[in-house]
Amino acid sequence: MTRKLISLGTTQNAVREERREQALARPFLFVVLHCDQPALGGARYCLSELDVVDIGRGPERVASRVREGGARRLDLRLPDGAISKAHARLVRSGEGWVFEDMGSRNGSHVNDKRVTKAALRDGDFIELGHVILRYRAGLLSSPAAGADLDLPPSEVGDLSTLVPSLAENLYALTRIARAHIPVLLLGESGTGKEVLARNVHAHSGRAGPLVAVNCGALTASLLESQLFGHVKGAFTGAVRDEPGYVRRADGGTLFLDEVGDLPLPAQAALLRVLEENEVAPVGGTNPIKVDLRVVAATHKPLDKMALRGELRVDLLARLSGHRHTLTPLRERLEDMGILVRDLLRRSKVPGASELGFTIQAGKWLLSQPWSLNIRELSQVLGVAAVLADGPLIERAHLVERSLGPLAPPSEESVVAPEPEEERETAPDALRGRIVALLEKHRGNVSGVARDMGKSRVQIHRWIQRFSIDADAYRL
Ligand SMILES: Nc1ncnc2c1ncn2[C@@H]1O[C@H](COP(=O)(O)OP(=O)(O)OP(=O)(O)O)[C@@H](O)[C@H]1O
Repeated sequence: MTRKLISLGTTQNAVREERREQALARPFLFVVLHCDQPALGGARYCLSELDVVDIGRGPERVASRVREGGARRLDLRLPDGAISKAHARLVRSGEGWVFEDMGSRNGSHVNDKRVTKAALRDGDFIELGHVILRYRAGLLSSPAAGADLDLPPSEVGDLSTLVPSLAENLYALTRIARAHIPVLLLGESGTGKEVLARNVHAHSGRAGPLVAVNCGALTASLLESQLFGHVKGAFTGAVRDEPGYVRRADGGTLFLDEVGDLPLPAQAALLRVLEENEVAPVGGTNPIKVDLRVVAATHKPLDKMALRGELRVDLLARLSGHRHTLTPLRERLEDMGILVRDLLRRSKVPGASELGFTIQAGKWLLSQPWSLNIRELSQVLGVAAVLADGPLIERAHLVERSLGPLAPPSEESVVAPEPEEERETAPDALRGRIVALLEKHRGNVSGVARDMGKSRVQIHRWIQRFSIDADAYRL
């Protein structure tokens, strides 16, 4: 991680320099996905200091900037047998860019349409051979963080991104990680908040462990004992001393996952610990000092919850030392290639890391709403890796999983609004009922829907809202 960020030119001094400069919107060309060789990762090229980009076949992905007769040219070579030696060209035209096919053998497509020439618009996907590129007309970045970047497989990790503004935010987070400042991670379900929390801990240099607390699972009756521990004999069943989450995280990081689900009594108890840095185990006589670093995460709108009185304002203030918002996958499609590469590499399916995609499968990946974000992508790829019966994942192997809000409405997704009684059911009770039925039906959503007399879409909606991992109940 550090190595990659340093390669962006962000040393301490450079960062100070950058801050002084105004972040500007700059045009970029991204190599998003080598469909048949996703292991090649991706790359980005800043177009702001260029007049022409020539794209053609080469033995490996290499970009060189040259100046010819006053024109500033980027020569981009891509290792793909279906790309011609001189395949296509991007030419600056006023503030914008125009795409031209150079008489290539296999032709070029922009947004799925075969073209010989096309004025590019922000977000256009360009398909050359098996490679999908993307043009972005203006992404905010400081000059150093927006420099060209090639992310080969060896450099791809949890925190890798080709999007300049995301890289800058992540770099800020890794520096914050080393300080004692509490970190609040916000973002939709499945965007990688827990992954990031673990990275914050890893970068913190703190010797103690990371202890994760699922705040939604804290039970009112056992709250104090779960958080602060108890001494032997404190209550029936307390057969030995237990340190509790907070003391276990002493010297390390306390990760409060789903902090938006923290019951009010737990909020008060936790606030005391954060203010006083000591805990009193149940049944104990003396408070015990703790050295904590707190990282909290949620997909819920904490500020609104605080306004509604569902979250203590003083606790929110304590947790919000540094806020980092994770970007939904649909807003960082430029990273599809590096994410896919990373997820296939980590997959437990034998041979998954060697798999590629047909161009149709690659285009499908880039056309989905991904409302459940990287988690959904990971699940889709996991199934596809099993179904693939050759070196390439085909479109038919990619099975849509979520019924996300951005998905085109299907007959089943047109559901009636929640009836009044449903909205008034205590969320905890509703969540508990769904979890119990998922257990009963071993993760089968249709079974849950039948028992509750609801549509499957409604159950999926609740599963999403309550961040229930339905897969965990499947056998
Ligand atoms: N940058 C990444 N690269 C590869 N895999 C990732 C990345 N970020 C997240 N994942 C994977 O996506 C899945 C979801 O990640 P994670 O649990 O961290 O999300 P989350 O935002 O905490 O979700 P929730 O809000 O539902 O708890 C996990 O399987 C994780 O391994």
